[in-house]
Amino acid sequence: MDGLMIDALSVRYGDPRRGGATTAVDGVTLEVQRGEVLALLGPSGCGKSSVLRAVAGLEPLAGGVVSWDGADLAGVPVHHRGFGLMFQDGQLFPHRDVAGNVEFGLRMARAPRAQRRARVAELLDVVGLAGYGSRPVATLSGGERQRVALARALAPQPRLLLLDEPLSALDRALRERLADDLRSALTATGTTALFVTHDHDEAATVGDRVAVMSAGRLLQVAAPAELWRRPASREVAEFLGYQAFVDLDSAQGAAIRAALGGDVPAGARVAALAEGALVVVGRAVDRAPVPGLAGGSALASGMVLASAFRRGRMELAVRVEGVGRVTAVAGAGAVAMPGDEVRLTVDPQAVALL
Ligand SMILES: Nc1ncnc2c1ncn2[C@@H]1O[C@H](COP(=O)(O)OP(=O)(O)OP(=O)(O)O)[C@@H](O)[C@H]1O
Repeated sequence: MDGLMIDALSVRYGDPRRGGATTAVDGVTLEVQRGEVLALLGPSGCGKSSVLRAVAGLEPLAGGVVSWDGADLAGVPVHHRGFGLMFQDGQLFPHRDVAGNVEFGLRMARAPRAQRRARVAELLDVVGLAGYGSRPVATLSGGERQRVALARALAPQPRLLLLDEPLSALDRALRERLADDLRSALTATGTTALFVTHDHDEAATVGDRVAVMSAGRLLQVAAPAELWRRPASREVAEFLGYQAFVDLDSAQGAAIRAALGGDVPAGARVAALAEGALVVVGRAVDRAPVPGLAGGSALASGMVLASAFRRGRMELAVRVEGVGRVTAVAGAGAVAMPGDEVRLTVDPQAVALL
């Protein structure tokens, strides 16, 4: 097998003889093919960093095997694994300029000066900082610092790059842009990477596949589109942000079945609704037909609790009988105020079946 293989990995902290052992990672099996970017996604404390640290050689294994290209890494020290590391706080060398930071690993490897220069220029270009080489790092913004940290981690061409929440210290808009840029930098350099994050959007943006972890265990590994379309369990769906779950045998479930048409696989019992899966088509008192729906009838009705304008669209918190409180979006031309009884239809694209 080419690349990284993590087989039945367990990591424990504390001394069991003193009665205080925590199992942080419990039998995780995972592979990262050469050239692949795998995002490891899960809530805080689920053991993501422990997996990463065990792969890096920073944490002893309580069980299992970590191997590269089929060779067991047990006994191979951190600095002989050929892996790069990047953390939330890029930890740049404050007394070196940007180029001095980026070329650090190449200096350690005694690469000749001309080669170092060329590689630094190439990587600054990859991370969108062409021409920044002589800037003192103290003058950089938080986002620029993380770009430099990324260039520095990529410079020695690590056979595997381990990234632990590299964007989580940045504000939201910057994080979204940097997630795109991180993905481009990793693919442009053909870097094999294991990327740890608690943010599902970030995982889907950066990873070729996403591995979902909870309480030390692996729940599902799939490409982003597949993961969102077919979450393996309610737990995975909840973590991906699905906010309401409807029994397909209930009255509301029957309406959802109808909206999905023939796309309901045998055995599906529950519909998971993403934010915006329910679309407000009008107030209950205005009995206008619903555009695009056979017969023009709405699927459900609910009471608007609150409304807010987010990301360019009107979002309404609606309480729906048998479903609960959901975030619905206002369909074209629909106007609704808190307290209004509204009619709703389903956006099949935002429904997953469990
Ligand atoms: N050095 C340690 N000593 C004792 N317990 C630890 C240690 N490091 C981590 N843990 C515990 O192991 C569990 C997993 O921690 P880990 O840092 O791997 O999770 P995580 O998913 O990366 O979380 P976060 O996103 O908050 O960093 C947690 O319960 C944590 O408290």
